[in-house]
Amino acid sequence: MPHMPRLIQAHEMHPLHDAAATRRTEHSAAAQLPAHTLMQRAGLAVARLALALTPHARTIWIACGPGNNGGDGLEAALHLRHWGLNPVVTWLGNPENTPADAHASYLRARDAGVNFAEEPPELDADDLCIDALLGLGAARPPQGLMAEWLDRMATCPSQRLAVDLPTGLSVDTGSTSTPWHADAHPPRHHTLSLLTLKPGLFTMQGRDACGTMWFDDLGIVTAEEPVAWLNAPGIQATRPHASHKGTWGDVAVIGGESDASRGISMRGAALLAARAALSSGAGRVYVSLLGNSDLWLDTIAPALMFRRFDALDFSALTSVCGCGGGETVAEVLPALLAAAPRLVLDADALNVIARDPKLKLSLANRDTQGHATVLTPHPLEAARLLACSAAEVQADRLACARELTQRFRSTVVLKGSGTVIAAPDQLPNINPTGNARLATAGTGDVLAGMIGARMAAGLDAFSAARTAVWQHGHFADLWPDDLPLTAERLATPP
Ligand SMILES: NC(=O)C1=CN([C@@H]2O[C@H](COP(=O)(O)OP(=O)(O)OC[C@H]3O[C@@H](n4cnc5c(N)ncnc54)[C@H](OP(=O)(O)O)[C@@H]3O)[C@@H](O)[C@H]2O)[C@@H](O)CC1
Ligand SMILES: Nc1ncnc2c1ncn2[C@@H]1O[C@H](COP(=O)(O)OP(=O)(O)O)[C@@H](O)[C@H]1O
Ligand SMILES: [K+]
Repeated sequence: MPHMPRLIQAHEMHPLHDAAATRRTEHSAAAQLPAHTLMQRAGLAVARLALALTPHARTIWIACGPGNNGGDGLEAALHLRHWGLNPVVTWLGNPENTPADAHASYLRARDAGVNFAEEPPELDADDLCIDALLGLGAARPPQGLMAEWLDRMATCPSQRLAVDLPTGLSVDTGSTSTPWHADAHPPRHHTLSLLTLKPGLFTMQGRDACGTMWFDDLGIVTAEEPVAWLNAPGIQATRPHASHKGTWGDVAVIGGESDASRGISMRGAALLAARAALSSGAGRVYVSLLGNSDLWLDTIAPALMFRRFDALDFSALTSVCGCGGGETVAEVLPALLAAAPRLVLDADALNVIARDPKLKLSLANRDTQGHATVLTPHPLEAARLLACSAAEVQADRLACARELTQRFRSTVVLKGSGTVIAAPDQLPNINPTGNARLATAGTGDVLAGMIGARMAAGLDAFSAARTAVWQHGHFADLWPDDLPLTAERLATPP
């Protein structure tokens, strides 16, 4: 039965369970197994991973909390001690007042001669500290000694391994009560999730807090329904030789407002989306610039065709609307919402809809007319659509994406670290690819074009959104360190 925890990679789809489902899994498994089995498996998994991460550690500091998360740490200490390493435990519990499982592990660790210390040891770069302070039972922000130890772990030179979850992180939302110090070199901190993978490990502050993700199901197959899936690349369709540009569909990007009288031009946003649609394999890409633009050629991408909006037959196209849309986008939205069979709405298109109840209704009705829609809000745009604050959106990204999906009967891509992709009657996906190098102007326009190209090629809205978001983040993950990531480079990746 003992095995090594698995490294979680971005190429695999995984079910994600919330804290309540994980607790139910734990209780039903514990009821069928001899007492203390799960914690013994958890402690062994932690110890194996610790040894694999730092085989040359001179000291392994295990900071243990008062509950069962601390029990996992005590159990790990016992194994590390047996294997000849030097675990030093600091424990916030006491033998008289500890849950039964943790108490059993305390006795085993004590009897094995584990070193219990009052003060954390000094650590160097080859060493390891293990955060076994709080897991699913965290009830309030850490204070006092616990907060001091967390701070010490965040700033010491050693690697760090969090047991089950980084202390203070909400596994349902990815919010955290603890200021996580992001490491200069992210692989230096790790999290070993137990029994299930949870959504908050992958979105909001989850990725910064967790570092490299590992998973051990402790030999238990949960019967619980997931609340979401970790997004995966999807299957890349091969292109039949006997295909032509018409096979791959047409995209029209409508946006990029210019207003010479105000000295404003946002043409770049539309060009980025259009170039990205072209690079993503769309058969033909049209650009319809709003306002008084006199641009009729993109010299970087001369294959783009420029058309006035009234010259587009958008009933035959996939429309991507909003990128740099400005206020003028309000003039084209009623027609697009009423008749475009496949529509991606970004940026200003979303802002204009958020202010206009008639457009909101028209958007919500598209589903019943058999029209496919993808909304790609960043958190502030999502907040405008939901009439709340961006902080409220970020406090529960999964719930907000689900809410937008229900209100507007559309596929929703809630952008940011751990992008959430939700669609009516589907479990949402949380995307594991991408990084903060994408936090630069125009990368969202590129994503909108990538989604549009996939819809034009025949993918349903949800699949188009999931695969485009994954690929967009993957480009950023593979980006060479010495090459600045800019939206124009991302739009036409090598
Ligand atoms: N049982 C099993 O078989 C298995 C269990 N597993 C492991 O157990 C973990 C869940 O254990 P758990 O339920 O005991 O919760 P845990 O996260 O240790 O914290 C609760 C304790 O902390 C306290 N406390 C709370 N907040 C605090 C704060 N800010 N500052 C200070 N204290 C605070 C709270 O006391 P309170 O003061 O709130 O009464 C309570 O004493 C799970 O994540 C996994 O690691 C796995 O091994 C699978 C098998
Ligand atoms: N820290 C981050 N980690 C991962 N992805 C990010 C991060 N910051 C931004 N992104 C991604 O970059 C894109 C930015 O889009 P958006 O906010 O619409 O910018 P713009 O309007 O300038 O194009 C989105 O796909 C978003 O998910
Ligand atoms: K922990």
